Parts: sequence; structure tokens; C-alpha cells
Amino acid sequence: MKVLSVASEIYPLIKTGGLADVAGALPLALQGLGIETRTLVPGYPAVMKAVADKAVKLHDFPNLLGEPATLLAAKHAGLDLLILDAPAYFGRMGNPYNAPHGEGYSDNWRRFAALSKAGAEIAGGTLSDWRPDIVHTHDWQAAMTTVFMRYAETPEVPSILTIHNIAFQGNFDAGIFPWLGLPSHALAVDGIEYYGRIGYLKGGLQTAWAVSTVSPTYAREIETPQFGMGLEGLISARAHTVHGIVNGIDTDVWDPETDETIARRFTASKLRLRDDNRIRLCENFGLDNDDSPIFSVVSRLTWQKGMDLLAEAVDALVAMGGKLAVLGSGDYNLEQAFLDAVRRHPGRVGTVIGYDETLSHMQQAGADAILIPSRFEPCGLTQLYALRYGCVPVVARTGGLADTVVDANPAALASKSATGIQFSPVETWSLIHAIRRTIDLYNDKKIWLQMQKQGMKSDVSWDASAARYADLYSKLQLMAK
Ligand SMILES: Nc1ncnc2c1ncn2[C@@H]1O[C@H](COP(=O)(O)OP(=O)(O)O[C@H]2O[C@H](CO)[C@@H](O)[C@H](O)[C@H]2O)[C@@H](O)[C@H]1O
Repeated sequence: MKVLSVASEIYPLIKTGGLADVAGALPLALQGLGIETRTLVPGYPAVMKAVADKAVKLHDFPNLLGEPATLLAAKHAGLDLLILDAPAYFGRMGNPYNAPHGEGYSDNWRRFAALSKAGAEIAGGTLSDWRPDIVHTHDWQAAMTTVFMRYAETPEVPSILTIHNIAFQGNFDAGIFPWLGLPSHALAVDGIEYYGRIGYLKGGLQTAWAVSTVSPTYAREIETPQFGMGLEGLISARAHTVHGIVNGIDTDVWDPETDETIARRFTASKLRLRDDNRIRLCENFGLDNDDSPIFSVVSRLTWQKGMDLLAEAVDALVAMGGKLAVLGSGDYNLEQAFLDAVRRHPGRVGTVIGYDETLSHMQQAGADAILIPSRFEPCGLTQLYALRYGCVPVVARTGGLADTVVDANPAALASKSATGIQFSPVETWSLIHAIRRTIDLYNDKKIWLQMQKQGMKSDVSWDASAARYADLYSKLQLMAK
């Protein structure tokens, strides 16, 4: 089976968050199931540089929504890539979506419509020797692919849209409509019209044959106004085609036994070796090297991630004897709040503002627990990395966090199935209570070791979930017949 995946970022070439991890790992997992995925990605400078000496030209688009573009093909890190080389759209250094001062680029509507248009053209048979059986789009940046497919003259290919985060919808002024080259009836409630504006994710939800999101709990949550962010009606209306499939992780990139970026490699039976990573972590974050538990954060510093709640809980965490190592970037005020916490608690709180893949591995390998107080979390990946590295996840009971971490309640502790701590509601007092519970569990060395080991046994691979995607693709193929 041949799948065209369309994504605006892909690990290891360009990553701002979890979408890149999934776009990079799922094709590899599907390979073993006889599914050949080609991924269409924008030709950002980082991508063009990585494939400079191996990319071959496949097709020219003389006028892709107003600008010329070239479609290239290259293999990289086991991935089969189709690269949309369009310097006017993607030849910008830095963050793929935002200008240096942090605002989204004003022409994002055109950049990602162009990506999607190219995807639709490929689905329609632009490449004479390769046409996909299934089109799989990710998030609003690729969601217009199925919209262009719906209004094209070529027969439609079965499709699936995966929502990684419904908070990002790609909503734009209706004035862009003439530039998209769609027929006038596409600007309707069963097309891309969205409360008088144009919604890319909304259009994708309307036109993709199936919809998935990245955990079963989030799939249910987005049917409600609290989580659906305006799209709950549409999600509910097609609930029978909305699938919740939990993400896996690339267990080769995230393997404590072989990870070359950490100070000391370890396994579940040699957890004492973790101590070297703990020491390195303390050095890097300026923390006292003592026995008290180290809580870590690897996150965008945003409201979604509940980082304001954690900023409010820092003093209590330190007062209870914990230490905190924060790696992240995001909202200026939150960055400042964690830098202030370092000044208030030298040796007890360490903050690194920025994005650092190597340091993130060290966090998972050296910290005792990771804090994830998200207000909503479609799946979450950092708790999965943590489980694999013997770092105990302390998570809000929402979305994929609820689905992947087994709370250390008395029954789970008695049956030795606990892998972490869940808390609810997502409020500061409740987070502080969870930190208290975590410290108590940490102080019982036998229980803590048991939880670490149980977490390391969790299946966080793509195996089960890739099989579910493969099954879904097969069902969609049958629908086309
Ligand atoms: N400062 C930093 N330095 C280094 N690495 C950092 C970092 N900050 C974050 N990361 C990394 O970026 C990724 C973030 O993944 P998440 O799943 O937490 O969320 P994100 O909200 O981006 O993704 C959305 O899509 C994913 C994929 O479907 C869903 O899991 C998630 O719930 C949804 O919000 C992880 O690989 C993490 O290690």
C-alpha cells in the first residue's frame, strides 16, 4: 500500500514539537507492515541543507498559488521524502511558522495552502509513476490537502486527517478565498467557511474520509466545548469516523541502553547507573547534588502545558524538599517566572530557556520525575520518553496523559502496575498535592524502584498503534472500491 503523508515538520530534519516526532516515526513503523509512506514536507533551509547532495527533481509547479515551486525527492534517515522547494514560501531561517519576534508569518495561509495544493496534485496523479492509495494529512498546515482534493477533477483518493492539537486551527480572513483557486461553492458550511472566516482545519475535518487524533481520551474530549475549541459540533457530527490512536515513540532514538547523548547508559536491571546522569543533570542546571528528588520539565512554556500552575507551585515544591530542572521556551512571562525562581532558590531550581534536544535526553535519563500539568494534552510524548528512561511521570489526568500513565493509587501499587502519578483537577493546589504524593513515594525506595521498573516495561513503541493505522488505511481503501 502506498501512503502520501503531508506534514509541516518532520524529525530529524525540522522540529518544533511532537508533530515532527510522529511524522518522522510513524512511516518507519508502518514499513514493517508493508506500507510504503512518502512524506511531503516544505523545503525549509534546514531540510534543503540536509538533502542538498542527494535530492532529485521530480516535477515543476510553475505557478503554485502565485509562486513557482519544484518537487524534489530524497531519502533521509530511513524516510522517503517529497520536498516542496519553494523559496518564496519556505526559504526563511528559524522557526517554520513564526517570524523572529514570535508572530506567525502573515502569509502562512498561502504557504500552507501551497503545501496542501502540492499534496492534492500528487494525489491527483501529477507524478506519472507514483500515485498514493491513501493520503494522510497532519494538523491545519496540511489539512487543505483534502479540500483541494475534494474540489479537483481527478477521482478522490481515500484520506485521513490526524489532529495533533485542535487549538491550532489555521483560521484566516475570508478575503483570501479568491487566491486559493477553489470553486465558489467551497466557501460554504460544508466546505471551508468557518464562522464567516476560512478554517483550514475545519475544511480538513469536513473533507477527510476519516479523522484521527492521538489518544482515545482526547478523541472523546474534543466532542465537548471545553476541549473542542469551536470544532466540537463538527467532531461530534462525525464521531463514528473519529479514531483515537495513541502515539508511540521512536524506541531507537529513545533507548537508555544505546543513547549516546547521555552520560551513562543503563537498563531496568541496572538503574543505579542512572546516578551518573543525575549528577550530570545537576551540573547542567546548577542544582545541589544531594539525594532529594529532581523534578524535570521539558516543554513549551505555555498555558496549554499548565506552566503557569507550575510557576505558582515552585515555592511549595522547594519547601517540600524537591528540586526542579526546567528546559523550555515559550511565553515571555513564564520564561521570566522560571528564571526568577532560580534567583529565589539557588541550587534548588535550574532553568534553561531554549530548545535543546540533547539536554532533553539528559533530563529523561537523570531526573527522578517529570512534571506535565497540561490543561489539555492530545497525547503527550515526554511522559512516554520518561517511562522508557525510568523517570516517573507526574501528569494531569487529561487526554493521552490519562491513557498512558497508570496512577499510583493503592490498588495499582498493590498489583505493582503503577507507573506514575495522575492528578485532577488541573489546578495549582492539586499539582502541589501530586508533588507531595510523589515525594512520599520517592522516599519509599522499594516502591519507587518498582514504579520505575514497571514504567520501563510499558509498551511505548509504535507497534500496536501503527497496526491500528494500517487497519484504518485498509478500511478506507475498501470504502473506495
Ligand atoms: N525546550 C525543549 N528542548 C528540547 N525538546 C523539547 C523542548 N520542548 C519540547 N521538546 C520536545 O518536543 C516534543 C513535544 O511533544 P509533546 O507531545 O509534548 O507536544 P506538542 O504540544 O508539541 O505536540 C502536539 O502533538 C503531539 C504529537 O501528536 C502530541 O503528543 C501533543 O499532545 C500535542 O500537543 C517532545 O519530543 C519534547 O521532548
